[in-house]
Amino acid sequence: MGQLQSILSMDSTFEKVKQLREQYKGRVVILGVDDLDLFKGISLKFLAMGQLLEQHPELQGKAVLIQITNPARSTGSDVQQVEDETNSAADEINRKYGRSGYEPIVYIKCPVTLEEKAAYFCLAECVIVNAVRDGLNMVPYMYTVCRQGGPVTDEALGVNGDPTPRRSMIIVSEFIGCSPSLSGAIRVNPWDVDCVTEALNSAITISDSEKQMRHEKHYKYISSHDVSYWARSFDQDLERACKEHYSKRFWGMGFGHGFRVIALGPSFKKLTFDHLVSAYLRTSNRLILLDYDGTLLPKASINKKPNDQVLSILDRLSNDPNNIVFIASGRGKDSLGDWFSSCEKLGLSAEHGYFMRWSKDSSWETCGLTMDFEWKKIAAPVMEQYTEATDGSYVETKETALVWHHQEADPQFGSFQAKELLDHLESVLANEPVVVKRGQYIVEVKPQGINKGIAAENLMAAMRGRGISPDFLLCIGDDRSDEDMFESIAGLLSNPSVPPIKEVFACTVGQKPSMAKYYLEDTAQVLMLLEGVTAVATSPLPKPDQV
Ligand SMILES: O=P(O)(O)OC[C@H]1O[C@H](O[C@H]2O[C@H](CO)[C@@H](O)[C@H](O)[C@H]2O)[C@H](O)[C@@H](O)[C@@H]1O
Repeated sequence: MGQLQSILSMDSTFEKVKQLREQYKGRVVILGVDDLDLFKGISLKFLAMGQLLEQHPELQGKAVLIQITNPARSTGSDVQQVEDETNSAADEINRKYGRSGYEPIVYIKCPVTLEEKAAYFCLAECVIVNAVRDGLNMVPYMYTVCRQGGPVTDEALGVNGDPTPRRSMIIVSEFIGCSPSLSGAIRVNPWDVDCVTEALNSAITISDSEKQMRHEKHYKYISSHDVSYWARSFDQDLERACKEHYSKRFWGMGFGHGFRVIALGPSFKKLTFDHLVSAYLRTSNRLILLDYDGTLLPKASINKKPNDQVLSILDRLSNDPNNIVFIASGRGKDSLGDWFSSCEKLGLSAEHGYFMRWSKDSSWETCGLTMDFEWKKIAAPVMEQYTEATDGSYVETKETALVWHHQEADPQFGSFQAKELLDHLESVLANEPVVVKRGQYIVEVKPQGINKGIAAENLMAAMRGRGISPDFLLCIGDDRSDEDMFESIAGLLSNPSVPPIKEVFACTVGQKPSMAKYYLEDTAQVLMLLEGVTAVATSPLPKPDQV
């Protein structure tokens, strides 16, 4: 920013701004500054400019798109093709809408110095970055700084001493890095030429006060988030990440783009059969909480119903009079009730604990909170919008929650959209009594005060209310919603006012950072362990292989 500001005070910049001001007097200048490559969407931009002039004849003779294109950084037939395509798009529009003294697209292909670019930025009413893919892209930031200007450029533009706030307009592709940071920009899908055309028209016709407001927002952000800000915040993140560096173990996980290094606490260990069973056999008031998806059911299963092995294990476990066994799931009560109907003594906690029943014979109870579901009217249309834009995604409506699923969408695009949807929902639902959470391939909106952790605490309190004080707790889950259970359990263990539980096993599925102390690798290991426990409990010998 400092470098740009010093350029803005140079004599050569002054001269260039003055010259451009004269040259484009009476015109509305829209500016593009891009490298020449496949991804910058320059010809799409030209098409939109042509369409703008077609749809708004009043802008013919007035609107000018100045496109500065830095020379290509590579050679090859693809680059040549892009060059030919952009040239002919510009020629055609200029032929159709140009006239003597007016060229709607001024296509500058020779090298342009930073001083000259700064002068173009100072002059332009709007900058457009229409790339179909890009990194951060600094053009909008440079443009904003130049439009803020300084005494030299103000004089060149003839606005020195003018107290009117500065104004600028940015049209930015939603596919580039700087897009989320420019809250006042008009965001476009560069492939959607109609939408880019509309954006150009809005950028020109929007009121001056609106342009000033957007400019002020951008300038405030850009001037406070400079290189030293980013360096400081990166340094702080690094320090935070490295704080417990020496006490952690590091693992490389995944392949290709999915590769990541994870740091695990020193006490995070595999749950062994021997350890669990010896505690199991020493206790007699056991509470067992099992998540369903990703814990008893493999993530990739097509058939979501529990298989015979799962039902048999749960039936045996829950028939032990010393056990209280609960499925703690985010799923709805009707499917859980239906799927586990053969396990008569099994307890079910559905929709993250909003609904609960102790056994097949008991009726469903709700958590007792009075709920208002008006927020669904806000969340549903937003989710529908993302469903429309994301092939393979869909919305699930539960009694208390709405869930956007993207497991069947393109993996990269799906998670990109999920992240955006999460931000979007968080902002539109900021004043509603809900939380927006991500899970495995889902974004879920559910009521505040409902989560599996609270459900687990309520369950333990209810047990104590029935005169049963658990001396063994096994809790297994794989997902973020299960972390709430692990967190509650950790909280209970450190709370002196809660009677201590002798044996506690909080266990996540898959090695990953977790509030759980133990892990098992996958659902197969979970089932093997539970199968082993039920076998030992009924007949201590022979002992199954160690998991
Ligand atoms: O608490 P859980 O038992 O782990 O349940 C959490 C969610 O389960 C369901 O979603 C899961 O299955 C979907 C396919 O049926 C899959 O697309 C998704 O990725 C899984 O998370 C259920 O549909 C959700 O409502 C639950 O919250």
